[in-house]
Amino acid sequence: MTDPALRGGPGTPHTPRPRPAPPSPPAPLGEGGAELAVEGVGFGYPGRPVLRGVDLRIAPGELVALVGLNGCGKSTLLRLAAGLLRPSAGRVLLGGDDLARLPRRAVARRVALLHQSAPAVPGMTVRQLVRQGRYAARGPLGMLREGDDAVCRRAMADVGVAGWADRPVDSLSGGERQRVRLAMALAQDTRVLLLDEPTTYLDLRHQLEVLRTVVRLRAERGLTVVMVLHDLAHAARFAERLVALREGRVAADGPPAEVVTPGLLADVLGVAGRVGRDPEGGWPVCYPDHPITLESDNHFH
Ligand SMILES: Nc1ncnc2c1ncn2[C@@H]1O[C@H](COP(=O)(O)OP(=O)(O)OP(=O)(O)O)[C@@H](O)[C@H]1O
Repeated sequence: MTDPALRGGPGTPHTPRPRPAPPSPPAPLGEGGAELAVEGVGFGYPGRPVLRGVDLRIAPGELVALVGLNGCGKSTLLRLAAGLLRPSAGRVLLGGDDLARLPRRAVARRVALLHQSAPAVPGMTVRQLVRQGRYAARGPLGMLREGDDAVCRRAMADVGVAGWADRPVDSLSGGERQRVRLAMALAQDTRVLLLDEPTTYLDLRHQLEVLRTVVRLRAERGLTVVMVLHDLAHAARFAERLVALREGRVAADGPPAEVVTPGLLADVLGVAGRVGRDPEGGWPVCYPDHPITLESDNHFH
């Protein structure tokens, strides 16, 4: 039987509307109102070109899923958007401001990145780790300001980890730790949230909880969210826009209902399969069949 939470139809007790209407947009930002703009961005690690001519304009309050094969450049793109890497070509704009010209702390007050993985400092408690999310907001002496504790408590409550505040992070399971790291990103209290595989390590129930939390926070607080997801079913259901990368370029960009096609599965994700529609929610549902060889497989590493 299908889990009612997955069906998401009207009338089921645990099914908030899958894609709430976008919140009313905050004050216009930058050129064309984009909250985050990636313009002609190229980037490579030494001896390894990764991104080429990437253009993306993300409006305030948008919820975007970024998909693509392992190694196609998704995490690299998020790191560039968070100002942790500098593009070798093009530029990244945050609310119209070139990231290259903003001090690190100013960027961290405006954009938070949930990394794919980060080692826990031995003995550090959940509360201490989440407080690290406030580093950019701290005063000149590095002291937490009034209100910082409330922001941290709210972030922990948002992802249901408040009860573990005094537990050492290294005593938590992988999935529990993932939610704590999400709380740390939320504690930055930024308008833009970049989530690199936020559902990694989580069981299905917690995957749905986290994704619903993201949808809710975006609706309540007008957050702009870009999240890397490997689960195309979740990407198609929870995001209103799907961006697919192939070999460091944008291969598809649009509403899931338009973008998720057998062609996308084959050309971008290397899987032969069919695409249907959820009978109740209407979002695309994939039926992957078998992996296929891509042209790029010939020159894979
Ligand atoms: N620090 C680094 N130094 C050198 N090469 C790197 C570094 N980080 C990533 N790469 C390489 O850059 C390419 C893109 O990596 P990236 O992590 O952006 O991919 P991804 O799409 O996020 O992959 P995945 O789905 O596996 O997380 C890969 O070929 C990877 O091996």
